[in-house]
Amino acid sequence: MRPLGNEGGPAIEVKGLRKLYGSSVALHDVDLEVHPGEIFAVLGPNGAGKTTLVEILEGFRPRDGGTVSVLGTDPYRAGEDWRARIGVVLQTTGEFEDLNVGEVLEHFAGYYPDAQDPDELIERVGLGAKRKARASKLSGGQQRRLDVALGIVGRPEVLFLDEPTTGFDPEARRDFWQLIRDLAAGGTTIVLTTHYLDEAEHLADRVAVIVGGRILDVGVPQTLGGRDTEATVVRWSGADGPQSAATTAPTKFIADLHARLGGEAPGLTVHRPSLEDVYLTMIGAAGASPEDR
Ligand SMILES: Nc1ncnc2c1ncn2[C@@H]1O[C@H](COP(=O)(O)OP(=O)(O)OP(=O)(O)O)[C@@H](O)[C@H]1O
Repeated sequence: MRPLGNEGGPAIEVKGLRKLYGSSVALHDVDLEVHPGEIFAVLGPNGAGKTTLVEILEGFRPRDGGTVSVLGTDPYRAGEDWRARIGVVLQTTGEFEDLNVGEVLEHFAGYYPDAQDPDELIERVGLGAKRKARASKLSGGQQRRLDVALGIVGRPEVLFLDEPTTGFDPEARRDFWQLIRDLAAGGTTIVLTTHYLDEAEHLADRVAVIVGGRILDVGVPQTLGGRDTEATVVRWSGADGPQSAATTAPTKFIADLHARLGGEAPGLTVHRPSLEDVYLTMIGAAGASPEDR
């Protein structure tokens, strides 16, 4: 890895970030830090401000207040050297005219001082069989893989991914998650937006939930929104039909149940709140409308 421009400090630091579109406030005094090598997911309903936030971090949109530093530099005033250290995978796929997959990657590799080998990268993103295929003729999921390859061809120190696995089949998603974990293990800082709660849960070291332009909570997926202290629901079939109980001490509850029943509880299930459960509770409490979730 090349040295970080912000040696020893956070890869990304945002303080009091404010963004207006006309008179409407899209981001209200947002504060956050992302550490080098961290996988950081931004979750939120439609229109929450995720893309606005990420595009400000990428240097594509100006802000109306606050400070933003990515690799020690203000993205909106950054030059080409900084941009070569950043990778971006947008929601929309680029236009590649008549070029095939290999040619597209070779072309983009030429923009970077220390690009990855295009052939190796094609294998890495699972497009080996499509090297000679026209980029414009790829399936939706295959185009997304090409987008990811283009985002990482320059060996970015910070990689931004906007809903990266939309259109992926389940196996492709698992492969992609592994690729992202490998990049993070190699020191790349990853910021991704996603609507898939399982993706955030499997992949992210930390998650920020944003609603109406405000950060509601930031934390590890296992404890976000007090998830680790919320009640667990135990269900079983009793003599009088289905039974359920909410408990913060499920192990003791089940031991007591076993003693009380004198054996196995038929149909026993134990449900801890999932990331999706706490997320929906959080954004519901924040007033997001159901169709936006
Ligand atoms: N260029 C723009 N001009 C005016 N308003 C905008 C513009 N871009 C976004 N907005 C508004 O800002 C708010 C945040 O939009 P943003 O695209 O950042 O949300 P998002 O969380 O990325 O949503 P989604 O999940 O739907 O992609 C929305 O109310 C949106 O209508």
